[in-house]
Amino acid sequence: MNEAAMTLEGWYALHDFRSLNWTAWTAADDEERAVALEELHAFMQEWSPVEEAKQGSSAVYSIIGQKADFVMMFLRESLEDLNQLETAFNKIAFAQYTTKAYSYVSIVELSNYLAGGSDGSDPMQNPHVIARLKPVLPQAKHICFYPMNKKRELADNWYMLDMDKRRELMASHGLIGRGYAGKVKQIITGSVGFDDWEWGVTLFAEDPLQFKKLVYEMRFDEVSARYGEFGPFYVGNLLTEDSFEEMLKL
Ligand code: VOV
Repeated sequence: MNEAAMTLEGWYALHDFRSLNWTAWTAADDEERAVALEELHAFMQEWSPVEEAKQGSSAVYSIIGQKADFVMMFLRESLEDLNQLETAFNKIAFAQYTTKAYSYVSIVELSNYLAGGSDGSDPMQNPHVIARLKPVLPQAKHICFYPMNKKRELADNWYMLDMDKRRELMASHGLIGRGYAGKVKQIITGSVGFDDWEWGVTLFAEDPLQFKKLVYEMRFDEVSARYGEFGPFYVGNLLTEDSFEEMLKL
């Protein structure tokens, strides 16, 4: 049997995509809309104390195109916490004006491909590792999310490659990624056993064109060119409480 990569896990992740029911929203009267917005604000205001207590991080982005209208991305300590958030949202009045579009359940993951030899120290005591496993979402202007797999076809089976080969391929992947330092921040979440694909890729950038540049450049890299399989892409713009309300204004 081949050697599995060692992985470290951090916060659990829920990407909760919703669409707006504009027919219901425009048909509601001013008071009903005011109550819905008030409850939406109250829901969002619960996020910052969680972040200050270092128990999670949250963000909301509008989604361009017809796949969804917005996504709430939550990082939390447990699946129970994520479930509670999802249910709490469903209970607020604003949720009645939304429909479920897509969701993705995963966990922030780091693999040991490029970690170097173990010096015997516990990586979970390393503040750099912890900062990557429990990241504060950057509130960058744009988000790009897509799920992906590594292929398991006869000729191109990632899981049949030996560790050294996978390490070599991941080194090339990392090198391309490093060229985008300061332009794109990536959060890789593992979802084997949790959702329909093997990883969620969440990218953040101030300039959305950098998503296209990075993903395109990686398409030519062997890990992606030969072994990558990709799901639907979602791209969006940062929403604050104010800009969310602005988006909903009639
Ligand atoms: C923004 C840039 C960027 C950078 C710097 C970067 C670096 C790295 C490093 C160093 C490592 C390995 C160690 C670890 O950290 O886990 C990874 C790991 C991974 N990546 Fe990556 N990646 C980036 C970006 C980046 C993108 C854009 C994609 C999507 C691929 C594409 O073609 O659309 C991706 C995917 C992944 C995945 C699925 C994994 C896990 C693979 C596995 O088999 O376990 N990644 N990645």
